Order: sequence, then structure tokens, then C-alpha cells
Amino acid sequence: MVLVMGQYSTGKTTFIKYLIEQDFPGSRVGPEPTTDCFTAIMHGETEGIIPGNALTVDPRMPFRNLNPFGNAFLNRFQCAQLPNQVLENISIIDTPGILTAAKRRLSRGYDFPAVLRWFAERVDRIVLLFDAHKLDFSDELTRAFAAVRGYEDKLRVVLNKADRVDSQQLMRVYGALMWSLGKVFPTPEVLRVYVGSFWSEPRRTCDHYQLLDAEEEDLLVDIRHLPRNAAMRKLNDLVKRARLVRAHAHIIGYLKQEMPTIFCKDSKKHNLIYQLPVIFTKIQQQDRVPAGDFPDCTKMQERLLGQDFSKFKVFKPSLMASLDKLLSTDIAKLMPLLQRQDPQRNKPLPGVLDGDFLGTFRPEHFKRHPFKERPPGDDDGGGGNKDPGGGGGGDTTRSSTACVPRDGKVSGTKAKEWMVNTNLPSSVLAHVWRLADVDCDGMLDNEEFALAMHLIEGKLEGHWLPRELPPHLVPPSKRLCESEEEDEEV
Ligand SMILES: Nc1ncnc2c1ncn2[C@@H]1O[C@H](COP(=O)(O)OP(=O)(O)OP(=O)(O)O)[C@@H](O)[C@H]1O
Ligand SMILES: [Ca+2]
Repeated sequence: MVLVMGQYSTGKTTFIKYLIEQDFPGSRVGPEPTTDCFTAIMHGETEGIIPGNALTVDPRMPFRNLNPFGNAFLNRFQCAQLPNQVLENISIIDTPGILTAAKRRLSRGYDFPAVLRWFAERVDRIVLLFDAHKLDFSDELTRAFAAVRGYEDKLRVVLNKADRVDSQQLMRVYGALMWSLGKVFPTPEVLRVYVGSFWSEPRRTCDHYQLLDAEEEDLLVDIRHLPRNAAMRKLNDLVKRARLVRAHAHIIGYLKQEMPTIFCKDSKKHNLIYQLPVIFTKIQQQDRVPAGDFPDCTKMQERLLGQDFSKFKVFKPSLMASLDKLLSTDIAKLMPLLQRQDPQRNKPLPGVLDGDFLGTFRPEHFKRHPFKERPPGDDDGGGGNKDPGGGGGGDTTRSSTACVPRDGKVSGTKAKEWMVNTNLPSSVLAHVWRLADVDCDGMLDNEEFALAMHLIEGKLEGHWLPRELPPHLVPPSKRLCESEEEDEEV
């Protein structure tokens, strides 16, 4: 699950559409604050919207304990379901834009940062968007940062719309962003900032065009690996939680044991709260609980104030023994099982997230040699002309003959040179290429070329590309050998 957050109009909804390569129910995009709902975009057989209240009672959905945020929130929470291959592997949470004080006329009616934190805790990735064109740090933004603090390892920062500014401005904005992030996050050096323009529209030409391309791919690679690492991440979270439980159990057990049975309960309670830092140290030494497992002391003190200590449960060594066993042996047994599952998870993701595809379409491959194929042996595949354009599935045997020039065909290199002039992002062009090179020979014949033109024109007119080539678009000469191709695939 990926959480997408940021100031209003930074392009969150547009970013999501770019990832899933299609529109989703209930989405609106615009220059003013548009999204006012938390929307979980998930896979479903049919397209539709499930409202928040229904979501929290559905046992198949991971949203059941959002209930405490109340109706004000649940009325602003929904799930957009649609059949989409990307969503089979990844769910995405679109969030309402964070507003500047001037834009916020009404309060939201629910604890926005707390909801963000609820999601931040549970997702695999948090994508935080900024607008390079209009960078600013509002107070609600700073408060939202507090919500994701502690989850910096999941955080990826995106400096979006970077093609709208020139290189000099971009450097300034980047510097300002790092500076501001440094003030909010204690460890800004671990935050990765991706500079790009994450939408499927043509980019503006700018002198950092290649940088944007490389950065875009880096972020896509990161997201692409999420499903593979998700199980491991969950296990990691489980361990984290188990350790926290252990520390809490020791603390609560200690407090309970110190409480008098009859008199002066209240003063003893306050005394214990005051002593909490000392108690923490004591438990660390006595029970060998690492200091890093303890909760924040000040916060814990605040929380304890509202509790009745005499209602705390007595520390049970047998339960602690089970917890220790979980941490020391049970989890270790799970590891190999997760690794065994891996091959299945390695199956490539479709579309924009399909790595093989984008890899074959990196512009430097052909910008440097505009009129010839890459010389034999200069690629990592070794041995001969590796097809620069096609295959799509990384099938080297099929592509070994790809670059032999044949009459009436445009080579992949040349076609790409022409396609890149449209300024569409590489991921979109790679998609066009996959659809247009019907016979996967790394070249375009007349019909395939016309098909590529048609797809690009449609894209420029604002239509989404089809995921698979619909039968009526398959060039006539390719229709006959369809069954043959299927055999080949098998
Ligand atoms: N990469 C981009 N380059 C240029 N403009 C963009 C880009 N991405 C989005 N936009 C434009 O920015 C505006 C805001 O986009 P969008 O509605 O997706 O943002 P949002 O963050 O979801 O906003 P909100 O918080 O209001 O829901 C739209 O007009 C959109 O067309
Ligand atoms: Ca939006």
C-alpha cells in the first residue's frame, strides 16, 4: 500500500493516475484544492465506489479500525475499486491536499494528522509531493510531518513539476526543500528526493530533461519492488511491535507492582510518573530491555496521567516467555518461508511499473548514437546487438536478430528518436512501443509505425493508452499469425 500526500495541487491525484495509467472513479484534478476525501484506490472486478462507513465493517478490507475517527472522517473516506493490473499488486491512498491557513476556511471536523499517521503506520511507502513551481511550507504541512515522523524509512519525497522551472530555479528550490525538510526531520540525509514531473502528459523541454527521466525511473523502480518486499516489511513491523509490547509490559508491570493496595494511591501514581525516566533505566538494566525499544518518555508520562494504575494487570512471566520465544525462534522460522515465496512475487508489474520496458527505452541509448544501433558488445548482455527497443519481456533469444536492417522497417533506434520528440515521458513511450511493435522484432514496419502514430496522437489528445492492444487495432498483416505468437509466448 502506498500513501500519497502533500500540499494541495502538487499533483497527487495526477501522480496516481500516471501510476495506474487510467482514471479512477471519483477522481478530480484541478488547480484549486480538489480532493477532499481519503480515497483508497484498490483492485476490484467491477468499477465503483464504496463509502467509508461500509469500508470499516467489511472484514475483507484493512480499514476496520478506522472507526474511532468518527463520522466526520468516515464521510470523507471512500474506496475506488476498478479492474487494473497495477492495482492487483499495489493499493494507493489518495489524500486531501494539505492547505495553507489562507485556503482553509473550515476545519476538517476530524483529526487530519492522526488519520495520516494511522495510514503512515500501515503503508509500505509514503510518497510526499512538493511542487517545484510553487514550493511552500504551511503550518498544516508541518503538522502533517509530525504525523509521519518515525516512519522516515518509508518516506520518499518528490519534487514534482520540475520541468516547469529552469535549472537554476530547480537548484534553488531543491536547496530550499532540503533545508526545510532538515528542520522537520531529524535525519534529512536519509530522505531521498526525486526530482521529476510525474504525469503522462508531454514534458516541457528543459535542460534537465534527462535528469527527470533518470529520477522518474528511480522512483518507479522503488515502487516496483514494494510487492516483493511487502511480506518482509510486515514481518519487520511485527518484530518492532513485539519489542514495543515487551517494553510496555515491563513498564506497566513495574508500575502495578509499586502501587500501594489501599492508601495514597494518587500521590504514589504521580510520584511514579515523575520517576518514569529512572524507572526506564532500571528496567533496561534489570530485564535487559534495549533502550531503543522504549516508548517516548514524555509522551508516556502524559498518557499515564489519565490512567488508573490499580487497574493495571500484574506482570505474567509465562506470557513474557511466549513473547520471547516469538522473537527468538518463531520469527526466525518464518524467514525462509518468505524467501521461498519470492519467485512468485518477482513477476513483473505491468505498464509504467514494468521495468524491462522502461529500461529498453532510456534516451541515452539512442541520443548518443542517433543513426546507428549500439555497437556489438557495448551492452551488458554481451555478444551482439541487443535489441534496444523491443521484446518487452527481456527475451534475449528473440531479440538477437532484431537489429538486422530489413526493407521497409524503421529500426527501434530511429523510431524512438522520432517518438521522443513528442516530449511524452519515457514510460508512456515505452508503453506505446510495446503496443505498436506487435511482432516484437524491435522494429516498426509500415503498419506498426502507423499504429504507433495513432496511439501517440490519441495520447496527445488526452486519451489513455489501452493496456493491451484491442483486436481492432492489430494491423491486418499481424492478425493471421496470432496463434503462432501465442505458441511462442508459451
Ligand atoms: N507533472 C505535472 N506538471 C504540470 N502540471 C501538473 C503535473 N501534475 C499535475 N499537474 C496539474 O496540477 C494541478 C493539480 O493537480 P492534482 O489535482 O492532481 O493535484 P492534487 O495534489 O491531487 O490536488 P488536491 O490536493 O487539490 O487534490 C492540475 O491542474 C494538474 O493538471
Ligand atoms: Ca487530488
